[in-house]
Amino acid sequence: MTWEEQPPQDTGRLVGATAEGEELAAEAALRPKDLAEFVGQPKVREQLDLVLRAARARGGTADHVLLSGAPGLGKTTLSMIIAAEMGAPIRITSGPAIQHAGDLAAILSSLAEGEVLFLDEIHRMSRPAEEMLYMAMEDFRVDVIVGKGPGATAIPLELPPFTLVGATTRAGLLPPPLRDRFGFTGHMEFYAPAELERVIHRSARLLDVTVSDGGAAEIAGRSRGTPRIANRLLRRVRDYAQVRGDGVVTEEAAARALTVFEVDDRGLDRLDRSVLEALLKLFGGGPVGLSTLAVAVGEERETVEEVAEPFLVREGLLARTPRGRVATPAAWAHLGLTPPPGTPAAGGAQEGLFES
Ligand SMILES: Nc1ncnc2c1ncn2[C@@H]1O[C@H](COP(=O)(O)OP(=O)(O)OP(=O)(O)O)[C@@H](O)[C@H]1O
Repeated sequence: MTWEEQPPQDTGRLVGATAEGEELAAEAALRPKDLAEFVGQPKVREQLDLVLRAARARGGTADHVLLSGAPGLGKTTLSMIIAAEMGAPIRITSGPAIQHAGDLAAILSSLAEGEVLFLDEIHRMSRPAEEMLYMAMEDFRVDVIVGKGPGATAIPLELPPFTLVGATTRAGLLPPPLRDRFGFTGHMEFYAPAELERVIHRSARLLDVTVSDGGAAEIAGRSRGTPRIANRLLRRVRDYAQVRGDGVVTEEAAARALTVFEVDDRGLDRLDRSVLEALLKLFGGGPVGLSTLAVAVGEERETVEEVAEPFLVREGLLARTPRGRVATPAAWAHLGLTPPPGTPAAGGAQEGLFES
């Protein structure tokens, strides 16, 4: 994907993985400040700890770091931790904000020595900027082009050593020359429920909310493996407990609150459930084409495909097959329905459909 193409947004959903506007301010208050406070991701944490300790011992700047993983898993937070651990300032920007090489040159030339430059959505940077970045990362130098046409000249500009932290949801989309210039790549995984419970307990302390272990587990189970969603659900459950209870987030309060907000016990919201319900109730579990399914739920094709389906596929509730979308046996079980005899989910006629 290039910087011109906008992916369909999932903002506005309680279980959406992206955040914007006021929520970002609420998130800032909950960010862990150092590696020790950062929950989960044991591999990335250990590897980064080594990279940063070694850089500190050498008295130099840390190697460039690439962080890949789904939105809301803590890439921005980790970049801030890298800066804090190195005792360096941080500058935050994103691929789509850098449309021209000149935009990047302006940022790079104003960096302080050792500064961390966080480039979110690095896969959406423009081509000319990307090429400028290659040289900046490798030689700490950029060529600034002055003038146009045959009279244009390249003026070399020395840069102070800096650490680039690039974040991407899709490491596979990065051109190999860019990927190869990172000294370290950390792959962020979805969080296990027990890790999310720790995130929730930590956030609850910071928000001054009392949460029982059962309450944390109830929220964690509905948070789709994502700390951002866990924190957002915690805030809504806190509201419920405050208005309809005694302010304490118990298991029961969390379950009731999230039923009110239409997030089910597996983290599916209204959109996810309507896609599944249409697939099961209108099309007998499929196979059905994406366009037909989208019309049936009154959504755009892209919304169904890119906003609802990834989580349903990840959860093993829906499969994309060459013949169309198919509900798995787990989808029938989740909605409390029985697959009609002879359907793929009942192990019938079209066996083998899930293997494609
Ligand atoms: N490991 C963690 N421990 C505690 N809180 C976390 C952790 N990871 C993320 N969070 C919290 O989740 C929220 C979102 O994290 P962050 O902004 O770092 O995600 P991101 O991966 O950069 O998302 P995006 O790709 O949308 O920029 C923040 O409030 C942050 O404090």
